[in-house]
Amino acid sequence: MSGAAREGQGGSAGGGRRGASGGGADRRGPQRRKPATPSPKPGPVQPARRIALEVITAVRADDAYANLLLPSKIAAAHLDAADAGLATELTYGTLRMRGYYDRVIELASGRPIDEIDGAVRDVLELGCHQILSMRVAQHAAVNESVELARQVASRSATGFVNGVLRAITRTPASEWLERAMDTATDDDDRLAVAASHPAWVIRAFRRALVADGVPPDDLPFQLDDLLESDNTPARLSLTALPGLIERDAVGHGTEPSPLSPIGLLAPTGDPAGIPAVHEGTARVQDEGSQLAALALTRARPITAGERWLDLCAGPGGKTAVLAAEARLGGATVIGNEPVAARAGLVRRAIAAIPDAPEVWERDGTTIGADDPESFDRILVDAPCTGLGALRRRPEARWRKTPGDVAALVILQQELIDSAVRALKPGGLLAYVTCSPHVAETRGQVQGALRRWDGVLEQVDAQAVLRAVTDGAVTLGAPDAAVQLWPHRNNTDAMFVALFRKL
Ligand SMILES: C[S@@+](CC[C@H](N)C(=O)[O-])C[C@H]1O[C@@H](n2cnc3c(N)ncnc32)[C@H](O)[C@@H]1O
Repeated sequence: MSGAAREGQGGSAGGGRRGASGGGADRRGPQRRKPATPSPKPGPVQPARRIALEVITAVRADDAYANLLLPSKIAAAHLDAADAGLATELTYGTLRMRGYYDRVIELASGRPIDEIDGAVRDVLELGCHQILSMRVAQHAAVNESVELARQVASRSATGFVNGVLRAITRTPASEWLERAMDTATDDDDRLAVAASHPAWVIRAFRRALVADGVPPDDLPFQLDDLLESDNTPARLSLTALPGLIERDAVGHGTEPSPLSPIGLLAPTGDPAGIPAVHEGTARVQDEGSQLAALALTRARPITAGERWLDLCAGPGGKTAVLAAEARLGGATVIGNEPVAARAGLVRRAIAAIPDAPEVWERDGTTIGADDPESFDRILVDAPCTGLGALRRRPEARWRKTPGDVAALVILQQELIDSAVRALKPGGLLAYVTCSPHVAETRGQVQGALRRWDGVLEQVDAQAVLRAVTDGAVTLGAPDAAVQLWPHRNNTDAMFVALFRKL
């Protein structure tokens, strides 16, 4: 059993199955009001809880990214390491499990979740996380939630929050899980409740595991392991940029990655405290992303004077690896990112590299027509659903919809076609996604080979990554493309396909 079942350890005994309406909550509850970003006034609430609520609300109301907003709020509030850790667990844990918590809130309040005011819902989800999944004293979880409700919502909301959360404390966490699963409409929905993933994502993962050669008898176990991995915080991994710093010079408790030849595993904590990270010679980066970049740079020896293009570069993690590798081999790189703010992040990511690459801010879909046959290697790290990086971006699972996939697939096709045009004959193309969704991965490979029949041939990316990792990488069924998995490789679910232009 994944997610809530394993995390659940709170919950007081007794109380039975009483909802908040039977336990003293304001029966009418707060009225739904126009979405806005409420800003809690300072009050007797632990700063970690206040910051967590601010981030959760910004993610819901303003589409903020927790992984970008939380560190800046922690830094601005000067939280010490313990409080920073608490704020992170509160924020990420709540965002990850909110699908499950919403079912519990509906049961405890007797009210459809969509009828609860957004700000109140944020407070309730944060309270649920403390009660159902953390070893937080229940009175502290309830009292501070009520105080937060007083700060961000109406007066009636405090009674409602108090009633709902007290009702939740009266039933053990394991029983809430059973009750929530009883509301499920089918097997996928039961899994969706237990693992707090949308059912369509679970179906997409199942199809991707099948496409990766997982046999039917192993499929339920692998799927369960994958969902559990998604709900487990990722290890902190770093890249030591080749030619800029040796791995063993990074220090500060880091250890070489068993997978990536340029990777390190670091102790949890603020990576900015590591001097090499501060200087930009080492960077926080998933080992799967490191391997995706190395698949292109190490697929064959570099010839001095080669020109490389990183077509979708923002925020620049892979551009930095390409640029460091290119520098060692005498090649040059251009990073391209059409979103100005993200292009700024690319420039920052490569600032420590001598003769840093040029950064373009162009639409990648037209570069092939404007600059045909201009590059020896091109990386298309395409915009995608990001369903392979849910460990690091817990809210992404609730933000994307099946409708997003169709639009992304068209953009990905256009970017691949543009890259093929921009590639010199004999040049190499790497197509990469941080999603295992088959339409974004193997579907794109088949489409590209069909559209560019006689122009593109696939290169064996599995063989390339076996060589890069010295045989350490575990791969699925034999195929030219590589699908990495959190539960198998301890990386994001990166997909890598390599092509050569004939
Ligand atoms: C998956 S991210 C790339 C991650 C990056 N390679 C890294 O490792 O840090 C995809 C990027 O493609 C950019 N993008 C979106 N539309 C694009 C287009 N038409 N042309 C080029 N890039 C695009 C997005 O803004 C986003 O920054």
